[in-house]
Amino acid sequence: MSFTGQRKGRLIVFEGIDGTGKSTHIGHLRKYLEDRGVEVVQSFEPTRGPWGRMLRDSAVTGRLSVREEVDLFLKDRREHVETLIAPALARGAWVLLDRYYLSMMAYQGARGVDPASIRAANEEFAPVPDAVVWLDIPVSAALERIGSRGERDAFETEAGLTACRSVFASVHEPWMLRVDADAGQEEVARRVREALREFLPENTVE
Ligand SMILES: Nc1ncnc2c1ncn2[C@@H]1O[C@H](COP(=O)(O)OP(=O)(O)O)[C@@H](O)[C@H]1O
Ligand SMILES: Cc1cn([C@H]2C[C@H](O)[C@@H](COP(=O)(O)OP(=O)(O)O)O2)c(=O)[nH]c1=O
Repeated sequence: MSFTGQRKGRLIVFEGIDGTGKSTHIGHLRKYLEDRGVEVVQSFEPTRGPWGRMLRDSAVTGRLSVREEVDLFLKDRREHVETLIAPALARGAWVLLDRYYLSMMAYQGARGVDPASIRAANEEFAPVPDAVVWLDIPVSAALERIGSRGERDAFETEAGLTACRSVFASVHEPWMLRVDADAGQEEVARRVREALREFLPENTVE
């Protein structure tokens, strides 16, 4: 998989259903890169901007209609691209995202919106990732981890997460890197670095 080259920075996205370890492993990769002198900008979606906050609130107060979710996630992502992602990439930073438009394909796709049309709408303004690390574990294992983390929210139903996982599995692109995340944290962190080997500073994967 050759790196595009036109871009000074790198856009690395972590995806997967809730509880698969995205936040955990973004942290491991960020430290790994910063220890090697790489400028890292870490962010997540939905953001803490006005649209993102409305979406986060709905996870607790009850989900919005799928049209409202599509509208708000697109607004949140446009603002995120304009104010954070594009400037950081132009500066040559590595942007590590905890979720991006692949989650929209999965979660709003699970509610009946065609994932291909979601992808097309996003790629009109959102840069295609250089790599997506898809952390994959069985839904049952994810639900166990979510359970140990606290209350499930409105996005975290077994049927919904199963449908989401199948959308992630349907994305066949060279930059879509499936990582079996059903192992200990250190082993999963190594698998993530192995999957990103072609991007990481030369010969630095232990
Ligand atoms: N490899 C792992 N094995 C067991 N538990 C893990 C692993 N990675 C993360 N966890 C735990 O699972 C829970 C969800 O991790 P988190 O990084 O918040 O997932 P996500 O951001 O994908 O929802 C947390 O309690 C975390 O400590
Ligand atoms: C980015 C994105 C997230 N989501 C969902 C997935 C999550 O269940 C929910 C909240 O994101 P999440 O990463 O779970 O936030 P937190 O870790 O703080 O709970 O938003 C969508 O439905 N569409 C999207 O485009």
